[in-house]
Amino acid sequence: MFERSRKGETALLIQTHAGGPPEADVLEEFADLARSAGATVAAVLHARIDKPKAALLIGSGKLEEVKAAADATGADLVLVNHTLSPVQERNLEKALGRRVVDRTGLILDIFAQRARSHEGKLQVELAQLRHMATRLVRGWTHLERQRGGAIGLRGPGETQLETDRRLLQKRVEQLQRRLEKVEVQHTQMRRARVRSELPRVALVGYTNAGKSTLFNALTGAEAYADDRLFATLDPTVRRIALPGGGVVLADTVGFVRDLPHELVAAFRSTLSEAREADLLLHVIDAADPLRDERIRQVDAVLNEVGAGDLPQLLVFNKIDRIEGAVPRHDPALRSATAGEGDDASTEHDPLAAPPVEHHGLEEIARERVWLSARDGSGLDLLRAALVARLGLRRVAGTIHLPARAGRLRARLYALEAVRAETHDEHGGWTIEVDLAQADAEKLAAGPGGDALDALLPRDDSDDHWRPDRQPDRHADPESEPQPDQDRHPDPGRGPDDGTL
Ligand SMILES: Nc1nc2c(ncn2[C@@H]2O[C@H](COP(=O)(O)OP(=O)(O)OP(=O)(O)O)[C@@H](O)[C@H]2O)c(=O)[nH]1
Ligand SMILES: [Mg+2]
Repeated sequence: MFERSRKGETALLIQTHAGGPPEADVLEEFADLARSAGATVAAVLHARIDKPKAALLIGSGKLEEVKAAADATGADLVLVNHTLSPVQERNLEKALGRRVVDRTGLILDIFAQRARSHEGKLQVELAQLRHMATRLVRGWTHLERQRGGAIGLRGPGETQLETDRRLLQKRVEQLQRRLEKVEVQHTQMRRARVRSELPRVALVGYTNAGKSTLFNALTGAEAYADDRLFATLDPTVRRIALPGGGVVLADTVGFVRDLPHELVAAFRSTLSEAREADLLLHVIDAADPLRDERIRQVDAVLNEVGAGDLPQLLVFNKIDRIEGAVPRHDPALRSATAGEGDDASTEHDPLAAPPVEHHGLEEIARERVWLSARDGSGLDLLRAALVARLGLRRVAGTIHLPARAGRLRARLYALEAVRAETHDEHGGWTIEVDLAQADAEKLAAGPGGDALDALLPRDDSDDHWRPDRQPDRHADPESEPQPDQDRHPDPGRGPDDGTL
């Protein structure tokens, strides 16, 4: 019922624009979406729309033109890059004698084709049903108005609509219940992972930016990478080892501009990996002439799905496509004049940093790494930036283990942390070690672990590996600060706040 555009179909594209010349990039992306859905683009027609017509969107002259072009090219379906009301869609289908799909329908179709996980499939079906439900409801009220509510005119059509709505509603509720179950399971799994205390990093970015290619380059895995939009839909998660310890890396679905609202919910689920990350790697196609706009669009979607406040590291990928580009690391600039002077001189320079962003009074240029995921150049810079950003540290020094600490010693060997070792006269050891601070902390918390205490920094707050972590994320009642113990007055509180 849902896969409306199937492989091998030819499509006539209608690109609408209001005044001014049509925007080439908007059309190009629409054509990409059509191809990603499996359709072949037979022809493109431009339609200028000053005042959308309620019944058909386009005027009658344009409609004739579209019909002629559709007949001439033998197009199976007509794709309209504009939101269509249910009535418009139906009327256009009737007038053109072919299926008509708008941008939301097209994206939903791609999602339906790509979803692999149980949760992803449920989410997409739910989004499609909701999309359909608004249509049925609106179509129905429309009919009701036409009849003027006259008694005795209640025909079989209306009964059918009511039946459809009831069935639809039932299916929506069933899907919601199933999704809730799946979500509970996932939350439990994520909690278990949170307890494993590895920092979490998620790859996000515009579709086709190269996230999966970078994921593969960093993990040695083979996530599906392809030159089409939404190649990845379900998140893929792998553990990677960095010099300062392990990190959990997640590949996620790509974004597009103006995400249909029916899909934001589906994105929320596929993006739960991103929302719970400690750091987002925002991957950008550096050779894309529209990349600054794309960065803003991705930020907008991140905000919408509740991941707007997470710390980001920008990855400018595909530098092999920019002449003269070399791998580079630009640290974050955080000042009232960050990036000043760059703007005018580097307007069209693909190697230039993106314009500074404004956050309140502060202007921030985010930390950036320039690399090529395809040929691997610059990956070392990214790894180093990750280590620094996540505060992954190593600790080294000499420790003394008593004879009974054989297990701890074995674990140190397993971690390849032992550099040198001598026996002492009581059957114990003096060991020179070098290991990830996170590992040292874990061992120090275990049996006999106090032997490692001397290696660990005293001031926890300075050296913790999650410097950007917000205290209320992964909120766990057990880790809430205990009231009345060690309570400090909150400097942010006003004097008239009587809650202290
Ligand atoms: N020249 C060049 N091409 C790249 C690079 N990285 C990725 N690509 C290509 O860009 C296309 C998209 O790559 P993917 O890794 O699938 O992109 P993605 O961001 O995961 O895309 P979605 O999953 O659709 O959101 C593929 O054809 C890749 O081969 C790069 O560093 N240089
Ligand atoms: Mg991908």
